[in-house]
Amino acid sequence: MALATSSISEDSVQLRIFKIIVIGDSNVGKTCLTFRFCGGGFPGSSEATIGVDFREKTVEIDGEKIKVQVWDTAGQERFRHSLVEHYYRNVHGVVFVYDVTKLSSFHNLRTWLQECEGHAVPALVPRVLVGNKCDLLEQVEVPSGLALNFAKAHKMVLFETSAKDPSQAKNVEKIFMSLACQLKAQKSLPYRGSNRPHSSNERDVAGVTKNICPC
Ligand SMILES: Nc1nc2c(ncn2[C@@H]2O[C@H](COP(=O)(O)OP(=O)(O)OP(=O)(O)O)[C@@H](O)[C@H]2O)c(=O)[nH]1
Ligand SMILES: [Mg+2]
Repeated sequence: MALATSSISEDSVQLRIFKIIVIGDSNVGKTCLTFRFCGGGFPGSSEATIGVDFREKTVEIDGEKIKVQVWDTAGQERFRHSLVEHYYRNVHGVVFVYDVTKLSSFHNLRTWLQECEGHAVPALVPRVLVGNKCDLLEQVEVPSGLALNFAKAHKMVLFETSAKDPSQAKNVEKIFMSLACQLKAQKSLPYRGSNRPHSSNERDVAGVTKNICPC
């Protein structure tokens, strides 16, 4: 997997950048989820995204600072322009989002999966499935069991959460941190810098990393 990690200096330390894209139907809450993760808040009003918005957050995993770069893409076909190619280039992780109160957004996940496969995203690139707007309890249309089966069939972890409910902020954080931890654990990401920080990852005899990530 060609994981070209670009690096960026932050107080003269080169940080690895993990590029994570967020895709799904319009109005499922992609922008609000990325806002909650990167900024900690819920935007009062959010317009439909045009093209793609970038947000970044530096996180620390096992003593290494990593810059998580979130590409918040447009769900509306007319706002996607020809950028789609760009979203998927050198992507390190994919977050598929649906709205638990809108069954069609769940059924459309197939289309988003096809688009992702169509851009030759390597199978090794970790993916997660997010059911958003769980705060709207009376309006849920997508049963957890259905979502769990779908997630299992596509080797994804399912997160059912709410970008709006502040008590769910930790859960939203876990979505992106679980991807970042998987990426860090993948040996294929070249480590920059000679003094590799102490990693709490153990290697068993086969060299497979047992990731004991703090996530
Ligand atoms: N109740 C509730 N509303 C939410 C939640 N997340 C987002 N919303 C609302 O859903 C609407 C759409 O949210 P966005 O984040 O703009 O949706 P999007 O997926 O980015 O849409 P596009 O940019 O068009 O692709 C807004 O009115 C948000 O306030 C949530 O967790 N709960
Ligand atoms: Mg948006």
